[in-house]
Amino acid sequence: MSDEAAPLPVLLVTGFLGAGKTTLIGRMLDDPAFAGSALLVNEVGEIGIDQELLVRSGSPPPQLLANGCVCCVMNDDLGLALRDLDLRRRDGSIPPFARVIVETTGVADPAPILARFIADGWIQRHFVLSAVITLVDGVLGAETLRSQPEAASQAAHADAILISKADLADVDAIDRLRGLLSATAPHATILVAGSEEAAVGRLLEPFRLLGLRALPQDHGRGHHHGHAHDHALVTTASWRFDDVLPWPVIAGALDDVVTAHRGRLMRIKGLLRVRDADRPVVIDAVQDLFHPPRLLDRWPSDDRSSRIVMISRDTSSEDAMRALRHTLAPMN
Ligand SMILES: Nc1nc2c(ncn2[C@@H]2O[C@H](COP(=O)(O)OP(=O)(O)OP(=O)(O)O)[C@@H](O)[C@H]2O)c(=O)[nH]1
Repeated sequence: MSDEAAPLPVLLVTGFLGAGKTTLIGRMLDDPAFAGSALLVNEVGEIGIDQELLVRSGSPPPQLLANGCVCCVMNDDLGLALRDLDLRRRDGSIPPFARVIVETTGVADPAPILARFIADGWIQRHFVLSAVITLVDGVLGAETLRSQPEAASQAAHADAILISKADLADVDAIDRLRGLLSATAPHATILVAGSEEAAVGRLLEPFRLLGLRALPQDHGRGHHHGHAHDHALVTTASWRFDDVLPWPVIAGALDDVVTAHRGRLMRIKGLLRVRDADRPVVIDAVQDLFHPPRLLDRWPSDDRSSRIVMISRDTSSEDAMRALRHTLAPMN
């Protein structure tokens, strides 16, 4: 790409912890219209899991931004990663790509990220933020919008809001949530998704348009309201281990830990190697809601050790991880 070439569109996918960002991006990448998307995944924990779930042939390997949240003023990982992508695209060390998809952490306030796209002259010449897509959990979203300032900012800055997990919520609750969101983000397109595959194509249609067409930079977005979160209050605990344990043992220990820390853990995610299973198991808890474990088709990379990440506002994630290790570690 020469310097005069049109800036490449960037899609910013945001949404509170566990709202369904990785799930949506996975579906986008499986849609031929999104082939050739470069992916930057920002995670709060020092061990990344999402980028492992988003490996696709034909697209550059997802790049993990693990150095803290890119919305922090002092963190220029996003700027550096965009420069690196541009460089590697020019020297041919990664396949060409037509757009960049950025998955923010669940506790990211998009406002400072949007500001950076305007303030950084190099980014302005090479990339254009074409849309902010915000995932809102259909079950937990209303309460999360009220109690978590980052979630409210994510909705306020959205061009499109996707209410996920409609299959797990009742219709009236989804209607109320939709009403709340239209008041928070009157300019945003609001869509509702369940898990049915049939709906995916329809849901992706507006995203596809947004991804291919660069919108003016101040398109309908809320104004900068200041930085809506305090990372000092977000604690993550990560554990990587090579012991291969039976599923019932792991599930039982996780259940005990979640019960003991009810109401305090915001997120648990893990990629696990389990005895007698030749494929990896993905576990996800969002607040107190445990999603069914999922078997992946294959290991996404050569790294076959188990990884668990817990996230909380207080030190519960550290306490819970200590308890989990105490139960599982002596079983090697
Ligand atoms: N039933 C149902 N489950 C969903 C839906 N969308 C996402 N999930 C599940 O919700 C859990 C969390 O989804 P993710 O896509 O990992 O959420 P995320 O926003 O990327 O999570 P973080 O990166 O940790 O903030 C997973 O178990 C998903 O399978 C949906 O529409 N319906």
